[in-house]
Amino acid sequence: MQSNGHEHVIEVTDLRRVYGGGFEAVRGIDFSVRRGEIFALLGTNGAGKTSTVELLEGLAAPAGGRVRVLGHDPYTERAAVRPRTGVMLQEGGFPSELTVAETARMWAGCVSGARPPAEVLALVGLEAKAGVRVKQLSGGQRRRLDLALALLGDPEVLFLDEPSTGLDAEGRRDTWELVSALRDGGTTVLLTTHYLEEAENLADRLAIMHEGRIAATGTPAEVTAAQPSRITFELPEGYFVGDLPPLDELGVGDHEVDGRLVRLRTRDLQRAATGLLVWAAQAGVELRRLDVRSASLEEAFLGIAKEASAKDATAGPGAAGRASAGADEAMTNKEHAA
Ligand SMILES: Nc1ncnc2c1ncn2[C@@H]1O[C@H](COP(=O)(O)OP(=O)(O)OP(=O)(O)O)[C@@H](O)[C@H]1O
Repeated sequence: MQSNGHEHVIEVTDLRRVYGGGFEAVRGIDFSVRRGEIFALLGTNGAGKTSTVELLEGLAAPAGGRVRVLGHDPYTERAAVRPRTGVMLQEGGFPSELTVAETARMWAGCVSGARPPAEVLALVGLEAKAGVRVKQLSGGQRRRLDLALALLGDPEVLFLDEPSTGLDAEGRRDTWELVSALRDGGTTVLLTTHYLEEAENLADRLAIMHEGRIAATGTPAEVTAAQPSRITFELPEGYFVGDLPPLDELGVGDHEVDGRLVRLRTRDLQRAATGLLVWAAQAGVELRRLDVRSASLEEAFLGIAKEASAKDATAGPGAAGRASAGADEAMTNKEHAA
């Protein structure tokens, strides 16, 4: 569990998940999460994020590979892992006739050493809704109730499946603050998200999944640094691209010309920008609409998804078809809650 001085509380090795019918949703992934960090699993729709998180939560047995949470197998050693983890599923499935406070009390009854329900409701900003029936809550308020219930056992490891889906901008910010505060208090958080901004703001490290595999992993800065930066500008009147310094000498990988607008892509932003600006200064011309920027996580994400699809297409139907044998049987959310 120790590597480079870090304690890994989640370790995933060559993990596979296959559904009934032979569909391989998770195709051999590896990652680890250190104690006290927020790790985000990002991915396109159907990439395999939820399928992976469910294996970490011990809701199903892997078709292959290995998962360890706090040093235990979460499926076969559920009793050792479950009391130390908190789980916020995508669909909570609460009885809708109960009030918020009744729901929290009922849930607390299932958790050994639960925190006072009022305390967790206050943490997620639902104290004013304690007497309201669950069916009268908005979608965002239900997500907050989901989170409150996941916090009842004061977990060491928190699994959050799309924690801010359905929240408005303010609710999302509040959730980020709360999750950051939990991390600062020592909780390890693994979350899935569609929101790149969420991963950029919150995650210490992340993995981008695509069609059952991890296409990129690292800190948000490492993942974006691996993608080319962009320089855009308008060619000065009377100049052509051929008048610029040789683009390969500027470290420009490729370029596009759209009317007078030029877009350069480079993995060496400083060299390209300096070369271009020195050229403009020496030529005595102004580069209108000049825009110099590093790749955002969104660009990295789109680039990685595109690259991964292209690789699958060239690898042929065997690679793209995600069928295999040995399907698992996952517990339903209700079984999990019991
Ligand atoms: N019970 C199931 N039986 C068969 N296939 C399933 C089952 N659950 C999920 N899948 C398939 O497995 C793949 C991965 O699904 P999963 O829900 O893990 O993706 P995800 O990355 O969480 O997607 P999203 O972002 O849309 O929630 C999808 O193609 C999905 O259709």
